[in-house]
Amino acid sequence: MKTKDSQDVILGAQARLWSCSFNQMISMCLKCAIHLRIPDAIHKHGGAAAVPLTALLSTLQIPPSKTEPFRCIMRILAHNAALFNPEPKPSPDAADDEWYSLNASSRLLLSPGGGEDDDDKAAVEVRHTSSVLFLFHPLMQEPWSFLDTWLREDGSRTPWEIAHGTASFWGYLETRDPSGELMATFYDCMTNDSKLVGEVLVSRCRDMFDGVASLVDVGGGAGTMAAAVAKAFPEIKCTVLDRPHVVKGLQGEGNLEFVGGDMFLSVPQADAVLLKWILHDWDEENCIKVLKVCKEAIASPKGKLIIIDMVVDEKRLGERNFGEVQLCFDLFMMAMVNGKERTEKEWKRLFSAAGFSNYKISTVMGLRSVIEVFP
Ligand SMILES: C[S@@+](CC[C@H](N)C(=O)[O-])C[C@H]1O[C@@H](n2cnc3c(N)ncnc32)[C@H](O)[C@@H]1O
Ligand SMILES: O=c1cc(-c2ccc(O)cc2)oc2c(O)c(O)ccc12
Repeated sequence: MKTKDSQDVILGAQARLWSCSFNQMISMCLKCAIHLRIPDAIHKHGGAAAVPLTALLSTLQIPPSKTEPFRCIMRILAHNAALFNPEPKPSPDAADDEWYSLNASSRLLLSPGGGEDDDDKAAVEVRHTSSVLFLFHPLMQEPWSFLDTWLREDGSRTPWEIAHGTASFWGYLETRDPSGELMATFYDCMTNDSKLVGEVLVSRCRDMFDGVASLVDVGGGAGTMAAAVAKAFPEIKCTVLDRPHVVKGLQGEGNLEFVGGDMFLSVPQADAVLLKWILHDWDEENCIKVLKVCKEAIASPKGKLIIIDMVVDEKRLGERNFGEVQLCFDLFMMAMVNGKERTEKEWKRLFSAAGFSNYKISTVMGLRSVIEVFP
């Protein structure tokens, strides 16, 4: 017979395993909330104020037979996913016991034009719905069934390649996505993210652009980052370099232009070279190749690279919404594109191998950092 203490340890351990196994259920509740547009329903009824469960049932036209499952999903979304705030009843005689309001995360899931920036019309509208849904795309989900196959196999094939045949993620977007559906969804994610990151960069990092007359955004996709810089600094000539099939049909205007090419071969000359979410796609050897090409492109001795990527903080690995997410991004990059997230020590090694002399990390971007790297 086990002691009471060791029974408690085992019961706790069993609960932990259930908690881990149920994580997927929490993300499915998130997907359901997006499909049902629960954030819009809360916003429509309450704005910033709390809304009773019965109002949501009626707005969302949930049949009475599904009241209990809906209540259960709302509780999971509020308590496990921290997506809605559970609120106290506004008065003791209110008919409903359960009230919910939006929080900063669920506001990112409002439909375009709804809510968030009601009181600040000048603010960039940031939405995250399509970025969440992209991760639930069946093509993005399949690789996760192959983690054990991946680990047993010698070589560099990614779970993405195991799941979808030989084409890399980038090759798939270029040649095996005939409708362009995956590519459009992917660039929608990148655009959503760059709206927020672009605003942060030009407002919090203004001094990084002192003395910069030209900038090239390498792997700049649809040009959202470069457009933010071009708008904030009309005197800076901004160029977006990406693969020809990505920039095909994209038209620059004013101080913004698009160029098709290959960053492994050549990058247009500029005072500043921006690399947002590029180097985490590649292994050391490829990163050093890109960094060397970028170094050649820096036109002036006072020029620099501006890298926006994660700097994994080993001391914060267990921290909810920080280290925990950085670890997941690390695995995500390995699984999809054979990339990785790097610690400061790993970044330093890359910069030195590519011939750069110095760097400065600014932690002004949440999970990501802005790293200035000097020739
Ligand atoms: C993760 S996305 C980042 C896009 C953009 N920088 C952002 O953060 O929104 C990586 C980008 O690198 C581009 N890319 C991949 N290989 C490239 C190459 N050889 N030359 C130029 N761009 C490339 C992809 O097409 C894609 O747009
Ligand atoms: O395949 C991806 C997906 C993402 C991604 C999706 C949704 C988000 O909310 C954030 C990021 O990011 C990627 C990325 O940065 C990359 O370099 C390659 C692939 C992907």
